[in-house]
Amino acid sequence: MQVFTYSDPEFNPYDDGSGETQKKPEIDEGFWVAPTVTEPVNGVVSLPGSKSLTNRELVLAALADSESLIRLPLHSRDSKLMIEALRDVGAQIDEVPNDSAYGPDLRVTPGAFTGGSSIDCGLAGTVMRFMPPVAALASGPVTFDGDVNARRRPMRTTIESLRALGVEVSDDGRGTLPFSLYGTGEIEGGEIEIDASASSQFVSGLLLAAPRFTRGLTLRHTGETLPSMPHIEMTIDALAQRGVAVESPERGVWVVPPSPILGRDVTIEPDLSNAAPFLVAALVAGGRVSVRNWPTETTQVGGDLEELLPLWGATVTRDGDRLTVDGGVGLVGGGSLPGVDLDLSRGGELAPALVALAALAEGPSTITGIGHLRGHETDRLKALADDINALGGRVTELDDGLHLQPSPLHGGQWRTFEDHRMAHAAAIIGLAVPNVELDDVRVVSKTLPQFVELWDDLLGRTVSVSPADTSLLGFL
Ligand SMILES: O=C(O)C1=C[C@@H](OP(=O)(O)O)[C@@H](O)[C@H](O)C1
Ligand SMILES: C=C(OP(=O)(O)O)C(=O)O
Repeated sequence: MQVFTYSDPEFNPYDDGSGETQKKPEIDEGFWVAPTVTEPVNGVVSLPGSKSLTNRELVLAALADSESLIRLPLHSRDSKLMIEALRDVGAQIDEVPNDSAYGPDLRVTPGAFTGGSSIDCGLAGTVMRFMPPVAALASGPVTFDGDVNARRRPMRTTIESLRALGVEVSDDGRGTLPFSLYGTGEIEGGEIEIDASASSQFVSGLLLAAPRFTRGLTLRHTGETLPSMPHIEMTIDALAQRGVAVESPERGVWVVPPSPILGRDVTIEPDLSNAAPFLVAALVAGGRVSVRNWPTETTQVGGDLEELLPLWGATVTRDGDRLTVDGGVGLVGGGSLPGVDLDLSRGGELAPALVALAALAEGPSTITGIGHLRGHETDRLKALADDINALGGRVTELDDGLHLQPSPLHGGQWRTFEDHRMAHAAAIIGLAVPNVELDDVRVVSKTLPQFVELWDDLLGRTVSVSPADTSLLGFL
């Protein structure tokens, strides 16, 4: 079988920077057969920090007027790329020891932004869309590039919005990475229009840097659709916590005043989108799965899982800081999953895990509002349809989503296409379908390097967490 190698050979997903060696799952060149279960699962999972919150706080801390401490940040490929990018333009970022099993806190000391650097975006949408407006504030040129798959992700709106703000950008006209920009040390700002229908990150990237524009920014979205609204609300909330009051006088318009961005001591919530495969496991295997430190209120779209999973029959409860999904007997225990009709435009990030669930359902499902997933880590609509169909599924691509007809699945090869959430989807299907073979599970290092260990522990396959690390996982 063909093995896709991880695109950044320097990056070790099992080195969280804490200096402590973490246990490495038995993965040979990334090949992994997703474990199948015969018994219900019963587990409590502690997840590392949110990618979206970590990378927003890193950017805002670098733009702030004083030092920030970011507690319990995510340590993964995407956050590492953001840290390196911010260091490249002049921020100082130091590790501060803590007692987390998932790596140190981060102290960010803002510095004068200088150019002359070249930023590796990897495959991180947050780096490729948040960093250019930041780098445009530097005095000097900055170039941007990334993985092979990153060079097909939409970037035209970032490039054109910077030009509209008076920043010189040179590119090859394809509207993708690579490109270079030439900052003069300041951006005047004012009013611009953009089409953010391909990604909410175009809006977030501009809003994050806009308080530092001389006149602030009035941003108007002109496209017909706008995906991932909760991620824009997360950006506005993160700015508010740092003293910047963004107003939205009408839907699709945001006004950011010129304003200092305050330094802050902030604790990052666990990544609730990465909670999806673990919580979904209760519906497939049966049993109960809890996630620790679930926030009472959140801007993360993973918070929607509380309302979404009952559509498949789950009972979701909160007990203190835990959110628990009870899947009853589960599919494996003789139950069944209903088909659903779902508009997921708010939470495209949740789509791969929920499509995996829909692929196991006894009724047809239609999941829409996710056409922009074609510009994610891979064309996720095609990847999900192709992979599920290769296992015997009957998935049809729609313009803005997927239609799934019920069909018995069998084992076979599953290509991950460098996409962490394709690995999560395969793991979910593999719970009920023996011999789902992933070409490269190491793609999980993008946002959750410990995925395989946590998955194995939840299923009771291995006890790979040492007694000192009991914060990682406990059984009910
Ligand atoms: O701003 C963010 O942190 C994100 C926004 C969303 O992007 P899109 O709007 O491109 O889907 C989401 O899918 C991505 O995983 C993270
Ligand atoms: C789309 C995603 O990531 P990115 O931040 O690279 O856009 C994702 O994590 O599902």
